[in-house]
Amino acid sequence: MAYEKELVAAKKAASLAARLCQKVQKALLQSDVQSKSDKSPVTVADYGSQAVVSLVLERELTSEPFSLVAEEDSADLRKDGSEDLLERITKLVNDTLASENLSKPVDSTLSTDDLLRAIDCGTSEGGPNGRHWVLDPIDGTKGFLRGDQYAVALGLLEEGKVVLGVLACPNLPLTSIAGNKNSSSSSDKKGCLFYATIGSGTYMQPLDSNSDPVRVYVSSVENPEEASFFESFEGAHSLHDLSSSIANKLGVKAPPVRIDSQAKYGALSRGDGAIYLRFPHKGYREKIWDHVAGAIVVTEAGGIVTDAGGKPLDFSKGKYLDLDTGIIVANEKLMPLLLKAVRDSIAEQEKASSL
Ligand SMILES: Nc1ncnc2c1ncn2[C@@H]1O[C@H](COP(=O)(O)OS(=O)(=O)O)[C@@H](OP(=O)(O)O)[C@H]1O
Ligand SMILES: [Mg+2]
Ligand SMILES: [Mg+2]
Ligand SMILES: [Mg+2]
Repeated sequence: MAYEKELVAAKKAASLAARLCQKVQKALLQSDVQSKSDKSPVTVADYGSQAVVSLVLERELTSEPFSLVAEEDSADLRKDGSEDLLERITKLVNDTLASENLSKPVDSTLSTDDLLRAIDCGTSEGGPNGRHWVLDPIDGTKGFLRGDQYAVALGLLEEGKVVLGVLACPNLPLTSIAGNKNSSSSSDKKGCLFYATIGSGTYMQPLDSNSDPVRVYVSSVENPEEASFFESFEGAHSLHDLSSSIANKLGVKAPPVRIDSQAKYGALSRGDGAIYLRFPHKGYREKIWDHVAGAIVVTEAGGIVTDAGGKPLDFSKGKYLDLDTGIIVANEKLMPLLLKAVRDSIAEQEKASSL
C-alpha cells in the first residue's frame, strides 16, 4: 500500500494528540481559554496537540524534509505574561510523549524553546508542489470547550492533491449517531479514529485500543426523503436557513444533525447521515486544515465532496480554499439532486435579496 509509513506515523501522531486533548478537556479550566486576534478560543490543548503532532511526525519520518501547514503559531505564547501557560503546555506535551513508545524515543525533556519551535514547524504555506502535511490540532474548538465534538485532523498533500487523511474524534460514539440529535449525550463507547489513503478505502478503529479496523462506506440512500443531513453546530459558521431551504427542496424529512468539527466527515464516511451542507457567511475564507483530512476520509468511503457549484475542492492554492459559495457532500446517487437543490435555493435567495 502506498503511504504506509506515513499512515503509521500520522495515526500515531493524531492518537497521541487526541490523548492530550482528552486530558485537557477533562480538566478544562476557564483560565485555559485565551483570546487570539480573531477572538476564537484557543486552549492549551490546541497548542499542545500541534506540538505533539509536529514532534511525532518529525521523529517517525526522520529521513524526509518536512513541511507542515497548521492552524496555530507561537506568537501569543512568546508575549510577556504567557510564561505560566507556556510552562503548562510544555509539561503536558512532555507527559504525553513520555507515555508513548516512539521509534526514536525522546531522550531528554523538551524545553519551552523546543516547544515553541515544534509549534512553529507548522508555518508552511503549502501550495501545488511537493509534500505538505496539513494539521488542525483541534478542529471544533468551540465544541471542545463545550465538552462536545471535536477532531484532531491531519492530512497529507502531494503535488496539491490529498493522499492521506486521519481524523481522531475522541467524543464520537463508536456506533452510529443517526437520528441522535445530541451526539455527545449518547452513553455508547466513544473515541473513533478514521483514516484513508488514496485508492485504499476508509477505515475506522477505536481510538483507545488496538482492535482491528473496519472498512467504512458512505450511506447508500438514494431517496432524499430517507436522507438526513449534517451541518455546523455553530450558526455563525454556516447559514442554517439556506441549508433548510435546500433540504426542503430535496424532500429531506429528518431534522438537521448539528455537530461540531470534521467529526461530521467521519460520521458521514460510515453512513450515519447522507449529506453535509456548509455555507459560511459571505466573506469567510475556508482554510485547508478544516477540510483536507475530512475530504479524503469521505471520498475514499465512496462519497463526493464539492463546492456549491459542483467543483472538486482545490487544496493546491496555499492555506485558503478558493471556493464557490460553500461545501457540500453526498453519495453519487444523491449528488445531482443535491446540486440542483443548491443552485435553485441560492438563486431564490439572491432574487429575494435583490428585491
Ligand atoms: N465564521 C465562520 N464561518 C465558517 N467557518 C468558521 C467560521 N469561524 C470559524 N470557522 C471554522 O469552523 C471550524 C469549526 O468547524 P465547524 O464549523 O464544522 O464546526 S462548528 O459546528 O461550527 O463548531 C473552525 O475550526 P477551529 O478553529 O479549528 O475550531 C473554524 O476554522
Ligand atoms: Mg481555530
Ligand atoms: Mg478547524
Ligand atoms: Mg483548530
